[in-house]
Parts: sequence; C-alpha cells; structure tokens
Amino acid sequence: MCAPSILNRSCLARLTRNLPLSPRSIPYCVPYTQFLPLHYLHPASCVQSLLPIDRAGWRKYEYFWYTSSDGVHRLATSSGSLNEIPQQINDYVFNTSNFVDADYPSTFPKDRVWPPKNLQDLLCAIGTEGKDCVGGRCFTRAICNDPCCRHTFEAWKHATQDWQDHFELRKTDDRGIGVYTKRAFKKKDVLGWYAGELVVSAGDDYNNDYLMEVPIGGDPIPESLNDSDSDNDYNQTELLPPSPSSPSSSTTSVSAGESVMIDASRKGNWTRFINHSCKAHCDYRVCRVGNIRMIVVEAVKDIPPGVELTVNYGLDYYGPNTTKICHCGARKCVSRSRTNKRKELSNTEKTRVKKCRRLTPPLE
Ligand SMILES: C[S@@+](CC[C@H](N)C(=O)[O-])C[C@H]1O[C@@H](n2cnc3c(N)ncnc32)[C@H](O)[C@@H]1O
Repeated sequence: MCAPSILNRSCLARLTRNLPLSPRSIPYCVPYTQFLPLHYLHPASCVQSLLPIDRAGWRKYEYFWYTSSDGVHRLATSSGSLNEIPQQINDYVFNTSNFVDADYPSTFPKDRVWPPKNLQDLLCAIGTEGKDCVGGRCFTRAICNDPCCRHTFEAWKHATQDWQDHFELRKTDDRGIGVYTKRAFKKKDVLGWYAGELVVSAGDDYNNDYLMEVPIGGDPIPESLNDSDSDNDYNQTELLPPSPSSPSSSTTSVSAGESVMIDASRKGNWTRFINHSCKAHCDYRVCRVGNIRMIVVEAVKDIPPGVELTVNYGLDYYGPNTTKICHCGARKCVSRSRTNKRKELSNTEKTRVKKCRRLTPPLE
C-alpha cells in the first residue's frame, strides 16, 4: 500500500501494470481518472491511496499522465482540471526563422554563426568555460561528479528526466499548482533547469507569467548573482518572470542581441510550476552544462522532504510598487507588510473618527 502523496517506484509499477492502455499510447495530459476503470479506485487498491480524500470527502489530488518531448510518459499530480495542465516539454525549443531579423548580438565574438542554426549557436556558453559546469551538482547524481568531465546537454536532459521521483506537483489553495519535494536536498544542489520556448524578445503584447530572460554570448554572469548570500529573505535575482504590472519589467527593453526569453507558458518542464515565496528555498542561476548555457534552480538552503519548493521572483514581481498580492504566508512577506500598512491606516482613520465623535456636541 502506498502512503498518500508518496509515489514510489513499486507503486508506479503496479499502477502501470493495471492500466488499460499502454503508457505509450496515452495522449498528452489525459487525467489519470479519465482512463482508469472504476474498480481500480477500490479503497484497498494502491490507486485509492494515491487519491487522498480530505475531511469533506473530496479528492485532494488527481493524477495524470503527460508525455515529455523525449517520449517519456510520467505521472503527475494535481487536483486542478485538465485545462490547467499545459503540455510539458523537457527541452529548449526554438524556431530558427524567428531569429533571422535579429541583430548580431553585441556580446558575441565576431566569428560566431548568426542567425543561430542550432541551440549551440544561440546558447553557447562562450566566456563561461572557466566557470564550473553545473553537471556535477545535478540532484540525480546520474551524471558524473568528475569536475574535469565534459558534461553534455543531452546527458543533463537525460539525467533530469526522472524528476518525478524527487518532486511532485500539487494544487495549492491559492497559488495554483506548486512543486513539493519528496526527499531532502542540500544547499547548492541543482534541482532542475528552466526549459521552454526560446523567443527573440517580448514586447508589451508578449507577456506572461512564465517568461525568463537568459543572457547570450560573452560572460554575462554577474559575480553577485552567483555568489550572493541567498539566505536573505529579500534576496532576488534578476532572472525573473516579468510582470505586466511591473514598471521596471525587462520585457519591453529586451535586446535580442544580448538576451533571449525562455517562455515556459506552453512548453516547459516542471520548474515552471515553482511558486514564489518571500522566504524561498531556491534561486535561479545562470549556469552552463557542457557548452550550453541555461538557467537552473539551485537550493540556497537545506530543504527537507515534503515542503513546497519556492523561489523569490523579486520585487519587480511581488513588491511595494506592484499590484500583485503574494500569498506566500512568510512572516516578512512583502504583501503582508503592505496589507498591515493598510490595516494601520484604517485603524488610524477609526481612531480619528472616534475622537471626532467624542468632540462632536450632542444633538439638540
Ligand atoms: C510561474 S507561475 C507558478 C506556477 C503556477 N502556480 C501555476 O499553477 O502554473 C507564477 C504564477 O503562480 C501564482 N503564484 C506563484 N507564487 C505565488 C504567491 N506567492 N502568491 C500568489 N500567487 C502566486 C501567480 O498566479 C503567478 O502569476
């Protein structure tokens, strides 16, 4: 019998054995319950324990299969509807023709190929070769730990495709779907990478909550970004999903020459479900694996199992000058202090009104 919310390998194997369809024939994002015959939901079955019932009798999570671009079928969890689960692709996807009109990046040495014909032309890790490849810190330990080894991007994707063994997706009460840990992680572990569609630039009409900016060419990794002490509650990176309401959002000023955007709204991987917290466990970092640059999610403190994985989106996203309200619940949450200020103001108002009342002479 499987413990609720823990999907171990033997349980998964039993589930897969019981499925009426072979996993290979399951279409994208079919909710698990849609193709599961009712008798598999028998209370005594493994599946029942995978669908925990809360006190009100509602199922807390639903389990669904999705297929990633590498053809691997995975089971994920959510209590959301099918429409809330986008197609997931564990890769960088880009259309070379989109880059034809983009200027030659000023950060590129003069002899590079442009417009880019493949991923390596676009996200080549020029200038970062001296910096440690992040491959050795991969959470799965599936790619070698030899610092002299030349890790490849392909090896990285392969190694991280089993993320479901280490993390799970769950619907949160007020922040959509979130990512939860199934095991402990150590500070500086690299937990995943931000995949998605690479787009030249994002104007006002191209904006969503899943955009991330990645620098191209040169060595754009500011030391402060990689060496910062992220234990600070308000630590923020500059690699943030821009917000339409953010005045300093980089979306309108992105130069195709120096950076491109990763859009994970339609094609991405599980990291696009990581929610914000003002006291986050993780941060985004610009790194490289082999000769490809990417953005990874790195633990900035030790993380226990069973907690929600969070990053700090930064003050441009949730901050005093934005309209979005953060529901992270942290003691020093930016939105909490805003709400408190509002409360303080309205209390002052009340006191003033009370005083006025006291001073008002009784009606004749
Ligand atoms: C990059 S997505 C994260 C995944 C998202 N929860 C989902 O279901 O797809 C960012 C969006 O998640 C929600 N979100 C993330 N963190 C939040 C927070 N601390 N408070 C409120 N909403 C949050 C907001 O809707 C935000 O625009």
